[in-house]
Amino acid sequence: MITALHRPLPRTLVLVGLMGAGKTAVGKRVAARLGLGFTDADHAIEEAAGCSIPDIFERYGEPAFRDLERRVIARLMHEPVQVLSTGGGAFMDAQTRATVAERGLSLWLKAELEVLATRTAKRHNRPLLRQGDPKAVLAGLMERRHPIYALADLTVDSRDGPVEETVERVLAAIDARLAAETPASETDPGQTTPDHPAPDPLTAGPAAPDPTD
Ligand SMILES: Nc1ncnc2c1ncn2[C@@H]1O[C@H](COP(=O)(O)OP(=O)(O)O)[C@@H](O)[C@H]1O
Ligand SMILES: O=C(O)C1=C[C@@H](OP(=O)(O)O)[C@@H](O)[C@H](O)C1
Ligand SMILES: [Mg+2]
Repeated sequence: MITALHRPLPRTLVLVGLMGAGKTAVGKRVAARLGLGFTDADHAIEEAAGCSIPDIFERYGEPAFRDLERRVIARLMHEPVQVLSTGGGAFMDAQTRATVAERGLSLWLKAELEVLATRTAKRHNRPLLRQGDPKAVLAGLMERRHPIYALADLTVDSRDGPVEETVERVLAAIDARLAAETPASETDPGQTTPDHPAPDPLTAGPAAPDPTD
């Protein structure tokens, strides 16, 4: 069991992957293990919109949801280091990928179709899975999205079995990555600059436009 990382997580951990991969469940537990804050982007989007994800899709349509999703994630990526679980479509947005590449450490939770279908069948809060046979929808998304998820910094299998086992694999993957990354202070002892410079006050903040407008 991983009890401590080689060094503190220097950037926000961003979990990506298909619906049912376990981003929300695993992210929450990884954050607790690391003593970090946790945000589920979908939850933040619901708060910003004042209604549920299915309601956003129904009332305003998917493009409006994606727009809000992009802006909410941009804002969250300017918060202190935390664990951020995204919704399955978030990483498909080029702007979001650029922000995450610049300010975060991305991790693809990868699961097989059967596993995703079984896990997502338990709840009916995912509008995309109501647009046809859920397994066929997931198979189509898998084909389109897997090449993009593969751009993430790290990939971890989310297999059938206890959630804690996936959590352990995630922690091991992060730790191996951090151990391999040479801290800036070791290459340049005089350097005091953090991994990410403070945002330019003229352009940064408030980090993103008000997601409720
Ligand atoms: N080994 C596992 N790893 C991750 N999640 C799992 C695992 N086994 C079961 N689950 C369950 O799968 C369900 C879907 O996970 P969720 O976190 O909502 O996925 P996502 O946010 O990626 O759509 C949750 O109820 C979670 O507890
Ligand atoms: O894959 C997607 O496009 C979506 C995934 C959902 O989140 P989860 O991946 O957490 O289920 C949620 O953001 C929305 O229903 C759309
Ligand atoms: Mg989720």
